[in-house]
Amino acid sequence: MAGKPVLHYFKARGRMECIRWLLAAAGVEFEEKFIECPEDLEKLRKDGKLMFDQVPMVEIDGMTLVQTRAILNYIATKYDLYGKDVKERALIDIYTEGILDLTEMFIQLAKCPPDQKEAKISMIKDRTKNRYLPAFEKVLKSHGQDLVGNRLTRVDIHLLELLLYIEEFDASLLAPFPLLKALKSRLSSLPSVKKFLQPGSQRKLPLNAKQIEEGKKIFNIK
Ligand SMILES: N[C@@H](CCC(=O)N[C@@H](CS)C(=O)NCC(=O)O)C(=O)O
Repeated sequence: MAGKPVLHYFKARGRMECIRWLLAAAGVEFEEKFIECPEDLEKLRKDGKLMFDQVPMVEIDGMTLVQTRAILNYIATKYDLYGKDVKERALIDIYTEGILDLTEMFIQLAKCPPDQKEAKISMIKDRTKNRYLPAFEKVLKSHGQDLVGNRLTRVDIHLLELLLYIEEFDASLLAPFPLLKALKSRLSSLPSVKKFLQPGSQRKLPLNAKQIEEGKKIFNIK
């Protein structure tokens, strides 16, 4: 029997967190090997495991996977969270890309120089309130409780993760979106998700400036 997937990343959310979320929601146990110093990174490089010299990297089913989207696609396909046909998959891809675009803005906020922070925060609030959340509320209004098809898919999980980040950032942003709030409560009570939401799970704290500085030092990025 194949062992647990092994996730290689910093001890931080960053680009690995959506992968942790998807595995956890699918009920898959995983191990983590944190890159905590340049030597940890060097070892992975020497073993030829970082194709583009970047992480996230996941060892799963005898393969070494890199590129966040490729890793998510593999996990979603393997655990049947990627829709029932090519049309559902197209919708899932569209919604996923929108979610990843907004998630990336939160990642970039943590990297933002202090003098640009205020402008970035106001841009994120504007995009959240006026672009992304209305779009997903509209999907739920016209479609029903799951975003695509009539069962759970990866995109429900990606959206839940994003809604929790938004709530952490400014809970008032969620107020005008009752269907999204209902989705958040419903998914949060799924047993696998509930377990991941508990303190002490492999879920990570928000990315902060210190973690980014440490990551840059490890990669020797100026
Ligand atoms: N397109 C890649 C981007 C990965 C990426 O930029 N990873 C960062 C850490 S979050 C990294 O490894 N940076 C070091 C570098 O690019 O040299 C993905 O989605 O996985």
